[in-house]
Formats: sequence, structure tokens, C-alpha cells
Amino acid sequence: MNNQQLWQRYQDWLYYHGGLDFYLDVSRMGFSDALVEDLQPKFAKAFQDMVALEKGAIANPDEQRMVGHYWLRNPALAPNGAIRAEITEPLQQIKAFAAAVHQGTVKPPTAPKFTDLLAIGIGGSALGPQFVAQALAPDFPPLAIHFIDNSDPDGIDRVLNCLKAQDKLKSTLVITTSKSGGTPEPRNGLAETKAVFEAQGLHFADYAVAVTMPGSKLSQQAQTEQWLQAFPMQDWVGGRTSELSAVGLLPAALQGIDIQAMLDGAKTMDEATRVRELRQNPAALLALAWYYAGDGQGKKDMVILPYKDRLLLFSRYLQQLVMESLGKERDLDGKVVHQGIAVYGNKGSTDQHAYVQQLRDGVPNFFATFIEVLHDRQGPSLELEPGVTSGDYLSGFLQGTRQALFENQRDSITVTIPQVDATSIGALIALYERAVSFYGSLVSVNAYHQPGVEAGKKAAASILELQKAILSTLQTESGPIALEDLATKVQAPEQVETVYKIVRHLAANDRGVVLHGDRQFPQRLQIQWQS
Ligand SMILES: O=P(O)(O)OC[C@H]1O[C@](O)(CO)[C@@H](O)[C@@H]1O
Repeated sequence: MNNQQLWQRYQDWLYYHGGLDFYLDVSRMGFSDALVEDLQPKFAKAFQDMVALEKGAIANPDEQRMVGHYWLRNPALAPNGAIRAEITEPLQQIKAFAAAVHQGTVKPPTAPKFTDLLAIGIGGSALGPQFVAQALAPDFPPLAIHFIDNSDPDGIDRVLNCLKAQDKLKSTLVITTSKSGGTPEPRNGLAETKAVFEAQGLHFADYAVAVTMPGSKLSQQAQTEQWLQAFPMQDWVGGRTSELSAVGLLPAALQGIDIQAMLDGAKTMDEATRVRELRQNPAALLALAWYYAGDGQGKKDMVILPYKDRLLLFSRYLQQLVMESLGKERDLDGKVVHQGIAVYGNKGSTDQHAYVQQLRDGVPNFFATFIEVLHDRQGPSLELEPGVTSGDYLSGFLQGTRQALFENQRDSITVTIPQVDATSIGALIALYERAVSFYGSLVSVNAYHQPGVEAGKKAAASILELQKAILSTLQTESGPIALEDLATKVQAPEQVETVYKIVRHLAANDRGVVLHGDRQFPQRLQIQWQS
């Protein structure tokens, strides 16, 4: 295609939403009109699936759950009054709680106000809040946010030591978020945080808030220990689509982010993505582009390139949303399909000096998504050269990379928003949530469960059980014992490698286990308990 034809294709396929001042350009994805025609029946089904889902169908059949994240920003759509109340009441509580914390009516015992916020959670209970904090938190927020999103002891120490060193523990509000209330990582982060508070003579309950499903272990703990407050998570909201529930709204409100504008932006985008006409529906256009790129089988990776520092964490956020939703072994009929789309990216133009070389010249196994932000900054810009600002450079780099990729037959999508604000972030979240829903329908997978994650969790639990057996066996031994004998004694003779890795880790952490022998020959190691 020559430039004139490309310009025409741009105009033919351009989607623009006036209310949001939002553009979607799929013209640099090389799909044909014939493919669009072929996919019409699949899209008709996807639109129908969406209507059913929004009406309260069991869209997650494996878990027998409704899928209601779209109701969060328009409770009037909820299938009944009880569900409506499950949305509106917590929202009011969140707004009231944040206002009370800001005013100092909810305050820590020995400081006039809470100054910091420690958010403990993982997966959907962390990635949305992290993305939104990076994108929208004011430079000097009323509460500065910190995260514990792993079971990494050193990571936990860094966060807590920093707060301690600045004498801020006594004015830190701790939100523990876990939908299930039983995920090990947040449970560990919470237990470690609580221990540090108590060691400082701070009564943890006076600082603690929970976001979890009513009745969960976490909710029971919050109740028994009389935490400041507990906010409910709804059964029908999945972790990866929970940013616009209490999970994301509570930390956002506490940081002074306009949560109503986020909800309104999402609601407006939801309306736009309810239109049952492919060309008039930006989420359907995205799903079409993804389908074309990977042949409906995820053959190409999605590289997210936002040209704005504030959007750095968007790709991490999308990684879970897309990959946990679409990465499935079986389709809805039980057939093995191994579906999914891999997502990665950081930000432009920074990535131009990292991996864009490969994108331009190397393996053509991806398609790019440029996220463009029209408004450069608050206030005027310095002219670095006559008529040229830093923002002009950034914009030029985006256009240049899009062009350079296209010249080498690398497809790209461009999403353009006017500025990074609460409305546009809400709209972006809603856009991708819906695109994932549509794509799930196109390739016929359950986009709302995550059976694969359970396998890893179960394996980890059995390894910890094995560790307990190893420790108690070693303590009864009078001297060193060979690795294989140890494995046999703990009734895991076929798991010598696992036993070896457990004892090596224990030995590295002064846990009473000593290894004798040459580390180059693990099978010859002797293991000994030394209390
Ligand atoms: O909020 P929870 O229940 O602690 O779960 C955290 C995350 O773990 C998963 O269940 C599996 O990784 C995610 O779907 C979820 O976001």
C-alpha cells in the first residue's frame, strides 16, 4: 500500500469517541475485508454472550459464577436489587472512609493523621492498584502508597524498614486485600507486617483494614481482632477485573484520586463497547485485531508500548488481565486448544533503546500496541530547539517507531487518549476488560476462571508439607544422613531433587540444617541437623 492508500485505510477504520476524546487506530493491522466478513458470525455470538453476561448469566461455568464487573460502574444494570446494594453501599463506605481519613476523624492512636498507606495483596489485588497509583496519584498525595505483593522476605523488609526509618509506621494505614482471603502471599505479608507493628508497640488492629469476601479467613481475622474496617469484595467480581471494585477504589480514594471519574470513564467506555456493530465498537475492533494477528490462536505476542511514564505499569496490569483470562488449555467444549496471548512491554521511547531493535529486525512474532497521550504536560513546554519540545520528540519517536515497524511488515494498533486522568484510565481499563471478554467468546474459552494457577499452588503446598517432614526427620537423626536416605525416610524416594532443593534452601538460611560435601555432586551430600 502506498501512503495515500494507508491514509485512506486509517480513515476507513478510525474509531473515535467524542465524549472521551478517544481514538483507536487498527489500520496498521493487515486484516482483510474477507476476514472481517468471515468473523461476523463469531462477533454476533460474542455480542450475544455479552448481553447474557451483563444480564447475570453464569458466564463462568466452571466456578458456577456470574461475571459482574460491568455492573460496578453502572449498578442500574445489576440483575437485582441485592446485587445493586452490594455495589452502591461499599462505594459510599469507601468515599466516607477516605474522607474521614483525610480529615483525621479516622486516625492512628499516636499521630494526628495517617500519612502512608501500605497495600498488601497479589495478582488482581495488587496490579490494578499499582497501575493506578503510578498513573494517577498526585505528586504529594494525602497518603503515600507502598506495596507488599510477594512472599519475598527481603522485599517485605525493604518496605517496612523504610517506613520504620522515617518513623512513619505509627501513621501507616495497612490495607490487606485478598478476595479469597486465603492466598498465602498476602497472608504472609500481613503476618510479617503485623509482627513488625507489634514489635514497635503499635496495636495492629488500629491501623488495619481488610478488603475481602465476607466470611473469608481474612474477614474473620479482621472481625475477631476488631480492625478499623472491612470492605466487601463481591463473589461475582474476578480478581483481575476488580480494579473498579473496593480493591482499586479504596486505595485510589485514599491517595486523593477521583474515583467517581474513574467509574464514569469506565461506564462511558462500557456503553461504547456495548454497540453491536464491529466498526462502531472499539473493544470489538481490538479483539478483531488480536484475532487477526495470532490467527485466533495467539501465535503473536502483544507488545504494549505506552509513550508516557505514568502508564509504565499498564503492560503488567494487562499481562494478568489478558493472560490469566485467555491462557487456557481447553475450550468451552472441553477440547484441548492451548489458547492465550502473551503480553509484555514497558514504555516508549525508553524501550526503543532496549528491545525495539528486535521488534524491527528480529523474529516477527508480535504485534505492537502504541498508547499515545496527546497532552504533553501541565503548563508550557520549553523549546529545546526552535519549535521543538520534549513532548514533540516523544510524539515523533512514537510515529517513527510505528512507521519503521510497518515498513518491515510488523503490525501495530494505536490507542490515543487525550491525557492521563481518572476518566481516561477508567475508560482504558473498561476497554481492555471488554476486549478480553469478546476475544474469549471468539475463541470459545472461559475467560473468567484460572485453573492453571491452582496446579502451582497445590504443588507449592505439597513442597512445604515435605519440608515439615524433612525438618522433623532430621531432628531425630543422631548424625549426618545421605540425601537419598533422607528422601526415603520422608517417604519421598522419587523426589530426591525436591528434597535436595529444600535442604539447600534451609542451609542457606541458618535454619539448623548443614550440608556436608562437594556442592558439585549433590547426590553425595550428607545432611545434618545442628540446633
Ligand atoms: O485476591 P486473592 O484471592 O488473594 O487472589 C489473588 C490472585 O490470585 C489468583 O487467584 C491466581 O493468581 C488471581 O486470579 C488473583 O487475582
